Amino acid sequence: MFLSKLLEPVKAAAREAGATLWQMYQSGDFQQQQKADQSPVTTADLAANRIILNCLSELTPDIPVISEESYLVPLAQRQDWPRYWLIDPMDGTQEFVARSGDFAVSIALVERGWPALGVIYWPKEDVLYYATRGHGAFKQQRNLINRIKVNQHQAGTRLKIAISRRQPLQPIIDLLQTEQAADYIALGSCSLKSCLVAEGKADCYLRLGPTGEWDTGAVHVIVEEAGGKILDSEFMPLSYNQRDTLANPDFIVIGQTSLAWPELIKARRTERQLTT
Ligand SMILES: Nc1ncnc2c1ncn2[C@@H]1O[C@H](COP(=O)(O)O)[C@@H](OP(=O)(O)O)[C@H]1O
Ligand SMILES: [Mg+2]
Repeated sequence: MFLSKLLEPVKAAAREAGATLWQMYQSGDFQQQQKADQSPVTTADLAANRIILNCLSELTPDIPVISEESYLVPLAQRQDWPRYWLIDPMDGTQEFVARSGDFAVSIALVERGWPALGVIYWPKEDVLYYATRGHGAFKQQRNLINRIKVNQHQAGTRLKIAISRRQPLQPIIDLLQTEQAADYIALGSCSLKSCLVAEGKADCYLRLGPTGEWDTGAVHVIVEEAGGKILDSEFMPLSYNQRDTLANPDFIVIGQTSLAWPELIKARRTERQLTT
């Protein structure tokens, strides 16, 4: 009940932030700088951040927020939060700057360590993807709302794999078991690629390299409610708000969970940045 009451105001907040991103994208009226991790941030990310923070503080003044673009409070202070908002005001800043249009607003509510509500807004297509735990995943384009489900992959056919526009393909090919043939769909933004899996247009999304918990929070619940999973490279679930860092390990978004994924994709031991 609590989650369903939050859904419409959160969709409205994502749309409002997305409209500002789209207006700044079209006008070109923004400045860019480099963050400490060498990823870009723009005045559009910061404007969208302010809009979402304002909306959430009116909606739920008692629920704290973790945002990619806000100060991160120390683990000791946040690790016992029963619930918090986890937001990425713009997932795909590089794409925004490179003018591909593949950027999205991402807002999640995490409860007791697990994303329970997720909303993604893609301004270029005026599309919302959203889900609340236990109630299915949906895609909304203007007033048309459809329930989304992952693809049922036919054994022995080519896998459809979503990949980053900005990363080399070879490390992804190297992860596939040698006999597995694949077609690749290049798209910007972690959230939008995960939504491709949720709506059945890709069978999986392989992500190597840096991302943050804010990149997977909202899509975690959308993908799971559509029938898929987000797993690390040892096929274990991702965790939230349990470490000093919010850096994610490499991960895979899978559609049909009954496929023998370890027979298609090699598991890899990674150095999780466990600092606690
Ligand atoms: N050098 C880097 N350091 C940290 N995160 C990075 C990064 N390069 C990409 N990312 C993460 O990957 C996301 C973009 O994914 P993609 O490459 O699929 O478009 C970025 O989202 P942001 O745009 O929100 O920063 C960011 O979280
Ligand atoms: Mg971002």
